[in-house]
This record gives sequence, structure tokens and C-alpha cells, in this order.
Amino acid sequence: MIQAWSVDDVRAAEERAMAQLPDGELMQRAATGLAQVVAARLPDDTSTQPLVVALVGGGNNGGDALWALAHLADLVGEPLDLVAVLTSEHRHEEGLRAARRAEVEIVDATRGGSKGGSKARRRSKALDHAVEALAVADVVLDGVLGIGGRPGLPDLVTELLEAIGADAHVIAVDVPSGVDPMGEIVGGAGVFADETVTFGCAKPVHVLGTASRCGMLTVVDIGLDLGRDHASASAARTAPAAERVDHDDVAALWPVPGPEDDKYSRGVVGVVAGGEVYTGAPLLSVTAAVCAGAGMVRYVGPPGPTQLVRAEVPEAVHGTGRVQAWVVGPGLDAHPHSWDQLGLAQVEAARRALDSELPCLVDAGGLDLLDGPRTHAGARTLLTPHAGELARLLARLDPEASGLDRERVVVEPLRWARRAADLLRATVLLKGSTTYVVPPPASGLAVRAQADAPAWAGTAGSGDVLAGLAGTLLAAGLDPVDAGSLAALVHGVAAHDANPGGPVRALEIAQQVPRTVARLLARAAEVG
Ligand SMILES: NC(=O)C1=CN([C@@H]2O[C@H](COP(=O)(O)OP(=O)(O)OC[C@H]3O[C@@H](n4cnc5c(N)ncnc54)[C@H](O)[C@@H]3O)[C@@H](O)[C@H]2O)[C@@H](O)CC1
Ligand SMILES: [K+]
Repeated sequence: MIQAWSVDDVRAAEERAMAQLPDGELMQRAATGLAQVVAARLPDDTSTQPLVVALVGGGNNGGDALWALAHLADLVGEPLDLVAVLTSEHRHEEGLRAARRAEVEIVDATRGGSKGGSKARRRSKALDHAVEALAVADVVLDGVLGIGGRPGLPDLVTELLEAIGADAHVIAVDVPSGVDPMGEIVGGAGVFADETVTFGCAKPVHVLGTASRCGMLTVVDIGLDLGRDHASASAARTAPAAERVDHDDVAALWPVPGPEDDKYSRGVVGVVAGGEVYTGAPLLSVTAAVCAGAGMVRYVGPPGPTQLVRAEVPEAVHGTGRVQAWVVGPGLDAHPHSWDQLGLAQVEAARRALDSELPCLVDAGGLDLLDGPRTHAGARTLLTPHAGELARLLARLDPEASGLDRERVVVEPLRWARRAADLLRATVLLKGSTTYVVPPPASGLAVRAQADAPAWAGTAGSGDVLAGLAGTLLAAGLDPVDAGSLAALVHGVAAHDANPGGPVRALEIAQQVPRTVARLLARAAEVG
């Protein structure tokens, strides 16, 4: 599990650590670790002298970059060209002195040039020089903003970023500058890093939807006490703000049956999905549930899709009966015409499931049936909207979200998923290229974010497969946060495994699940 701590928790941990250590020691640890990574990324070709350019902001993030350049000069036994481009009128003076001592060239890009918009700005010689260096740099260090940064960048920095050559390896110091360190706001101006070197622990920006801006992540140990060592009895333990389940967690979380298990102890999934018009969704959800290893799958629906499921998934049983968790809503028309008796009966079946005390996964049309939290206060609930469905749900139920649209959800996914989780007292799995699993805020549980699927997986029916998969895990007794995040991981990996590097249809994702689960379980055995 990758765990990330909030900026406030990191700052508190830094203060605790600094109180025990000599002045400047934490920054030295950070900068030394950073310099080691940079040294490892220098080109092997020794015919030209490698050039490392650091973009340096006015805070401690800039200090890290300056000290890293200074250490790099010592660390690499061969001659290097090192350039620090100052992007702020504030300076980390100590870092600057260290860089000067190490004969780093200092270019003050804030000096000279006429005022006005960036296009109109008459470039200073210093800025011209910085732009030239960035165009040919082997490694560029982004030390403009760290965890003190707000989203967005000054024009000068944007101009400098545009000058970075296509072949440069861009390493973000702690976080990519311009990107929200808390990962709440996705998109907008900011650095796209090939690699990020962070200190002490991961921050939310590294695991939430902003993770794609960070590239490969290295965490340098600087001795912060942030709950990494669960065995020790420190009083200063804090909970992570965000988590990501990874391949090595599958064995611990996946419900592997034992010799004493039978189909009921493994979990019966009931699927109330589809209708006479939408017959594909039930087939996909039921197939996924069977392939995920449900003890039994029960389909509830009208004759058309029932016939199809009977023909294609002989393992499924039909009609009402014993169930341990429900999947409600894929392909369900929540508002059938008054003359559509079969459609109305299907809505009734969905409502009965929602009114039960059993765990429920609520997807697609099922979301349209929710007017508030489920009747049974303790009933575990996992809602699985995509951004458009979440916007529609909140715009309908939350006066503060009136007029909410898909685009706003995409920019602030956590804010709106959290809002729905609070309002409906449910865990919200928000589907997208990053899938968020957001428990109700009152639970105090960390948000999870998974980004395991290739873009090819964003295809019609893919969500119906995810619903069947997560429903199976709910029926096996997993809580909604584990069920949702594990299902998202396995769904994404199965989509890759089904056809690495190419298109994949939803049914193939479902059919790949048994082999993907086996592979991930075997991997744990190998690692263990
Ligand atoms: N506190 C510590 O002991 C350690 C801190 N470290 C480094 O220190 C960093 C945090 O340093 P700081 O707290 O000085 O913060 P930053 O270096 O992130 O700089 C924040 C400054 O930039 C300004 N600013 C924020 N957003 C801006 C924007 N969008 N455009 C223009 N200016 C903006 C702020 O007003 C503030 O003055 C960490 O990310 C890490 O790199 C590391 O050296 C490890 C140890
Ligand atoms: K940075």
C-alpha cells in the first residue's frame, strides 16, 4: 500500500524531527538524497560534459535544489555544468551560498527586462541565457515550489518551463511545481515531471489524480515519524490522507476460499440490472461476478435479459432468494413509462434491494433511485458513479451543488465525491482514469486512488464489469473501501492483461479476471 500524508501532517512531523536535530539537517538529508538520484540520471555518454539546470524558487523547495546542485558537484567525480536559474526575488540564502561555493553558475532570471505580459516582455540577457541552457540541459530540476505551493505558476516560470528541451529528464523536487500538493485540484498549469523525488513520505499529490504529473516516485528517507513504523509505539502517529493499493496488497485483501468454504460462505451476489431495452449490462455484471469467484450469482430481471444470461452464463441462478450483497443499477431504467409493467417491476426489485440491510453496490440507473442515505443506517453502501453521474446525483440532491456539471467534477473530483459520500453516508467510487474511493468523511478513513487501467479500458460496458467485480468482494465480506479499491486495481490490471498495449472489450476484461487474480496471488507468494 502506498500511503500519503497531508501537508499539515508532514509539516508537523518535520517540526518534531527538527526539534531533535541540528539546524538544517533535514534539508541536508533531502538534498543529499536528491543529488544521488540526479547523479544516477546523468547521461552515460561521456563525450560531452553533462548539464544540469535547476529552476529555483524562493522557498525551501528552492533551497533543496540549490543544495542538491552543491552536493552534486562533490558527488560526481567528473566535471559537470551546473546552472541554478533563480525564478523568485526571494532567495534561500544559505543554499545560494553553498551553490556559489560549489561553482554553480547562478542565473537570476528575475533581473532586467521590461514589465508587461510575458509575450511583450523584452527578455533580459539573464533570461535568454536561462532559456538557452534549459533547451540543451540533460537533467532539469524543478525546485520552484514545494508543499508550500498553491496551484498555478508565475508567467516567468511558465516561460522557462516552455524552454525545456524535449530530451531533458525533468525531476520535480518534492512535488511538481504549480500542481496542488494536496491533489485536490486536477489539471491546470504546472510541471509534468518524468520523475519526482520526495522527502519523508508521499504526499496526496503523488497518489491522487495529480499523480500522472509526478512520473516515477522516489521517497528519500529523511527520518520523519509518520506512521511508517506501525510496530513502534510513538504517540505522534497520524493517519494517512490518501492511499493506493498496489499489486503486492492483493493477496492480503482478496477473499481466497479455504477448504471449509462453500458457495454461501464465499458470498452470493444478487444483480438487479438491465431491462428489456438494456440487456448487455446485466450480462457483463453477472459474467464479471462469476469470473471474480463469487460463491453464487443471482440475477433478478425481466425475461429478455434473463434469457440472455441463462444462455451465456449457465453458472448464474435466477429470481429472488438468498443474497449477501446486491449490485443495483447497471443498465437499469429508473423511470420507465407507466405502461411498462416489466420495467416497473424491475425498479421495485431495485428498491427492495436498496431498502434491505444488505451491502449494496449502486451504479448507473440505481443512483437515480437514491434520495438520501439508505433506510438501514448501518447498511454498507458503495456508489460507483462516473463524473457525469456524480454531477447529476449531486445537482439533484444537494442545493449547494445545483447546476454542477461533469467538467467541475473532473477538476475537483475529491471535493464532490466527498460531498456525495457525506450526503448519502456511503463510500463513493468515482470512476475515471484515476478511480477515487472516498469513504464518508466522518469515518476518518483515508481516500484511496487507483490508476491501474490502460486508457483502452475506458470503453462501454467496462463499468458494468467493475460493478460485478466489486459486488463480489462486498458479498465476500470486504468493506466498501477495500472492495472498491481492490476491484478497481484488478479491473485495471485485467484490462491490461487481456491485450497488453491494445484495445480491449468489456467482456474480455471480465473473462481475464480469473487469470489476473491468479497471477497477482502467485506474485504475492513469490514476493513472500
Ligand atoms: N521544512 C523542512 O524541514 C524541510 C522542507 N523541505 C522542502 O521545503 C519545501 C517547502 O518549503 P516552503 O514551505 O518554503 O515552501 P515552498 O518552497 O513550496 O515555497 C512557498 C513559497 O512560494 C510562494 N508561492 C506559493 N504558491 C505560489 C504560486 N503558485 N506562485 C508563486 N508563488 C507561490 C509562497 O507564498 C511561499 O512564499 C518542501 O516542499 C521541501 O522541498 C525539505 O528540505 C525537507 C525538510
Ligand atoms: K518542485
